[in-house]
Amino acid sequence: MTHSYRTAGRSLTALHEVSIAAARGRITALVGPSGSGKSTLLRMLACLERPDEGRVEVGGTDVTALSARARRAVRRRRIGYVFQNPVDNLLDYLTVQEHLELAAKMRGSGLSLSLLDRLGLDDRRGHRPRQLSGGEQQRTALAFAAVGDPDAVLADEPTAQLDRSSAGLVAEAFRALAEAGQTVVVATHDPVLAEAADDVVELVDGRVR
Ligand SMILES: Nc1ncnc2c1ncn2[C@@H]1O[C@H](COP(=O)(O)OP(=O)(O)OP(=O)(O)O)[C@@H](O)[C@H]1O
Repeated sequence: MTHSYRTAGRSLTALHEVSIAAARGRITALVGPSGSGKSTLLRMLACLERPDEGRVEVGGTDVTALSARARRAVRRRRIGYVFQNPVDNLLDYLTVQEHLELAAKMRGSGLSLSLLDRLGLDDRRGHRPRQLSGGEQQRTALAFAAVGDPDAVLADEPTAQLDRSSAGLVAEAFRALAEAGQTVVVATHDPVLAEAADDVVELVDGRVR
């Protein structure tokens, strides 16, 4: 896909004919210098934006050909997205378990709490975000993104606000999701996450190196 941003009458090509495939059961890391296009690519994959040219397929469906409304439905039901800042991912007034219940309802799926065990959050299910550490919040965000078996879990710099040991736990959490069959794509500067990935895609100036 190719995508440009137009600001103040100038055009900047953020992605040049980028082609990637992220497979089920694997962690794909998007790495590269600041401004290389990682977040732009992730937002395209998450159906948050539509590329100027090219297409994005989610589980075999060409989502770029869908109406805005149908694309929103794909995003809600089939994509889990994790923002960089742990608090941006969670609602203050919901407990960990209530987050999972909400996500399952949104995706029209049954609720499985086994994810909490896999992510080391089983004894935190009654806690609200403010009662959790940053690492626990980010693992809750992963659970929120992954419950209901979406086609993919995408995360933009999910360990940027965390210390090394919390980042390690988040990397382990991604591994648990991949082992459970999820497609995981993560944009990151963090060597802990890049090392945990099965596939690494390096972007430089909006192109795959
Ligand atoms: N909404 C936007 N409007 C205009 N330009 C944008 C917009 N979003 C990104 N860009 C530009 O597109 C290019 C790619 O940005 P992007 O955020 O995808 O890079 P990145 O690799 O994720 O960077 P970082 O590691 O710093 O987060 C940059 O030059 C950026 O300034």
